[in-house]
Amino acid sequence: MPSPSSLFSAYASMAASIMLFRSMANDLIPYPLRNYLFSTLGYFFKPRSQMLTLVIEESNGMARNQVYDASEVYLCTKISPNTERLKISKTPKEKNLTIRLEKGEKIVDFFEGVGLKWRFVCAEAEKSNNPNDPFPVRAEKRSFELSFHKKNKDLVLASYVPFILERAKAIRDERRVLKMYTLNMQNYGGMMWDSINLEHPATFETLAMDPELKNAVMEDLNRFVRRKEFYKKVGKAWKRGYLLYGPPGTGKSSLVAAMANHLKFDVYDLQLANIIRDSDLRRLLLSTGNRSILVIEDIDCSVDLPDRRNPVDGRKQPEHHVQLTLSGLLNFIDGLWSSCGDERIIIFTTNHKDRLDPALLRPGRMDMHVHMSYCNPQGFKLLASNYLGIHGYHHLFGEIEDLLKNTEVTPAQVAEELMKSEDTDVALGGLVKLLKRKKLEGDVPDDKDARSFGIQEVKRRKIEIKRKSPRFSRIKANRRRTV
Ligand SMILES: Nc1ncnc2c1ncn2[C@@H]1O[C@H](COP(=O)(O)OP(=O)(O)OP(=O)(O)O)[C@@H](O)[C@H]1O
Ligand SMILES: [Mg+2]
Repeated sequence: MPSPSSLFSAYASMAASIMLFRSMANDLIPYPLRNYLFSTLGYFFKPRSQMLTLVIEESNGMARNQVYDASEVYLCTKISPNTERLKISKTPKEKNLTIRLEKGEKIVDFFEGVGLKWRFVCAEAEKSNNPNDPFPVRAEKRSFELSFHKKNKDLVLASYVPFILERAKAIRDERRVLKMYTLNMQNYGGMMWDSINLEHPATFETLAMDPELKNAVMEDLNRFVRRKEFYKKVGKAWKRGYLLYGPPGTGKSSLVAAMANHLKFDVYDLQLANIIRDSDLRRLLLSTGNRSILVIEDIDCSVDLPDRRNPVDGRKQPEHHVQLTLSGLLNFIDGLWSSCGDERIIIFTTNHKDRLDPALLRPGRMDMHVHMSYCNPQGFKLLASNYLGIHGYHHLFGEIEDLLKNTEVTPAQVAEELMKSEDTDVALGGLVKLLKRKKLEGDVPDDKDARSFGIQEVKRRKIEIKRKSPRFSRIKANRRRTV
């Protein structure tokens, strides 16, 4: 073991040699070279940090930095109780408050077991000399710093950043205020889209329809929005068409709203009856936005759309009389409209599929035909759970389900009955009465039969059925009792 005095003398001689070396170096090596040598040696001997920091600036020269915007949205969902200062704001059109970090605030996040430290940095920026700079007089230069262990660099760049971009898109979609556009006649006679917030509460969860069909529609929509690259590859416009058909009150308009809420797409309600010329139609269609649903309700009766090339009466009609044509509409939808935008959905609704022009039903025209039908027992249970909060059993369920099996009642009629009272017995009792009444009517031949049987015969049969009904027997018995 060396003695303290020998250690001290070794240290003293080493220090003296270093001093000597330094003064020789100072005398012999020119200053710039010496500086370079020392900084290089310093670089090799400096303790290395194990951390890597990514700087995510707000703008990338001309354009905004998408990673910055996404990080801002994403980090708002990661605010911890340790955060001390936040900024909040809300514009009149926004539904929710926007929350942002304040200068210097830090956030810790974990991704696949890896710890990631975020810091929000605001620095004074020099005024830009570039006249094209989109932020020439911004006082602050904002950025996020993301620090993590160097060994996780690949994970962060290949997985974490894409994950943030995706999450931010989903969060933005969730917050997005949907718009409903309708036509508005201008003073000069032209047409314009007018928008209001779409606040229709219908969703796929609240919609009473065949579960398999519901799933098929949802799957179809999800596949459609997922397949941007596929549409590009096969050279098809990124659009999809749906034909919703069924009796009034079966939920066609509700399904449109559910689709819009599901996809977070705006809705353009095109009332064809208000449009006179193809040129107006073209202008209106071209001014619709991406990620939108174009709806043409009641296509069979909204307007009599003659086909210019195949007029109904066989004669070619003068152009100024027939300016809006079905072929004009369909060609435009198939052609220019769908190819000039992305993520377009078009929906036609009708009560009478059989009355539609064959051009609309041609294979490939509408990608999916959705039949909205009368309420069945499953649909009823969903409505009872939505409207009355009954999730399990009720003593009237059996009777209602039996009646529904052979009665044609629309979900709208069922919903109306269920809304009449908060008392479940009263509301369901009302529905039983409605179903029994409907059943009686249903047992009577319809109008078509009336024509072939003769009105008198139909009336006779109606009375006969009424007489046989339990309600009629009860009334008769009561009468007898009172007489
Ligand atoms: N399938 C359904 N599920 C849940 N609620 C429904 C359904 N169908 C109808 N309703 C209720 O009835 C109301 C009217 O329905 P909706 O306007 O969607 O019917 P529609 O098929 O578009 O009728 P129309 O052919 O007359 O336009 C809705 O607001 C909703 O409350
Ligand atoms: Mg409707």
